[in-house]
Amino acid sequence: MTEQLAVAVLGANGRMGAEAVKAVEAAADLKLVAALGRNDSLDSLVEAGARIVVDLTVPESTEANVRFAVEHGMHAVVGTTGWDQERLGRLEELLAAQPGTGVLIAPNFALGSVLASAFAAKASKYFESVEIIELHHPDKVDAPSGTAVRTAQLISAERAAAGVPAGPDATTSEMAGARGCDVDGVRVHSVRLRGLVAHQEVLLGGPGEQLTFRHDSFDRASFMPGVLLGVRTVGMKPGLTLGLDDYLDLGL
Ligand SMILES: NC(=O)C1=CN([C@@H]2O[C@H](COP(=O)(O)OP(=O)(O)OC[C@H]3O[C@@H](n4cnc5c(N)ncnc54)[C@H](OP(=O)(O)O)[C@@H]3O)[C@@H](O)[C@H]2O)C=CC1
Ligand SMILES: O=C(O)C1=N[C@H](C(=O)O)C[C@H](O)C1
Repeated sequence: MTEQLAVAVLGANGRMGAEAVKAVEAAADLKLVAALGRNDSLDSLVEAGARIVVDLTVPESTEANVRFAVEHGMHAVVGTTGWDQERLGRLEELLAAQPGTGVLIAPNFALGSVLASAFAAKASKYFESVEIIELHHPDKVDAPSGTAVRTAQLISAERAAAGVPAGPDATTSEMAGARGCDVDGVRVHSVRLRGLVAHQEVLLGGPGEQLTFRHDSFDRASFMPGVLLGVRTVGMKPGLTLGLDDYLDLGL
């Protein structure tokens, strides 16, 4: 039997972290060597011999966690939100000094979500209007969701490359927030509702028609195949990878 990959989970007591701990424990090719919560020292990652660190914590702590992992030669698979351009820039600098080390930052590990965002981005250049509605459980601390931000960025890049102008919008009088927030020129609306897990709709509108890409995560089990794919692949992809798209054969 080939050697098991030594994996650590950060945020192990959280909603996602607890699910990831179970998924790693159930995988024959992986060995869970550490499961850390907020008050545990990162030094135990070194003591445990972790090769891959899975970060499912909070936006305030994720950068320091990943920095520690990379500085100690560990690869990182990151699901935590909050990675703005400034943080990504600092991480790229760090990775340049650590050749061979890989970091995957995946705003969404659900394969259906990755596909829906990629397909919506591709289709968006054929429509005048595009807006995103993301819907989540009310315990979520950040808005808009990382997935919505990433989807808006993909859409914006695709439309810019095709020379598509901004969508029509005659609004001249607005109660604050009524039109959502603007992410790279795409309006994003955030719903927080008890009973939901993680859901997103991309609405594309043209004269007389609408195309909707909707994805629903009904259970956090939906994220685990992507987490495991990340864990198994990140060591073979040095540098920074943004989004699980690069680990899939989307053919787009
Ligand atoms: N990429 C994806 O597919 C997905 C990403 N997410 C993202 O993952 C993150 C976690 O989500 P979720 O599990 O719902 O959130 P939770 O609040 O349930 O879990 C976060 C956990 O991180 C712990 N924590 C905080 N700081 C640290 C630290 N420094 N070291 C270790 N653990 C720490 C918290 O501890 P304590 O309880 O003590 O505060 C908590 O248990 C969010 O950013 C969310 O948006 C969520 C779902 C899917
Ligand atoms: O907090 C969550 O729950 C989720 N967070 C991620 C995000 O912000 O996009 C991924 C998924 O939507 C669930």
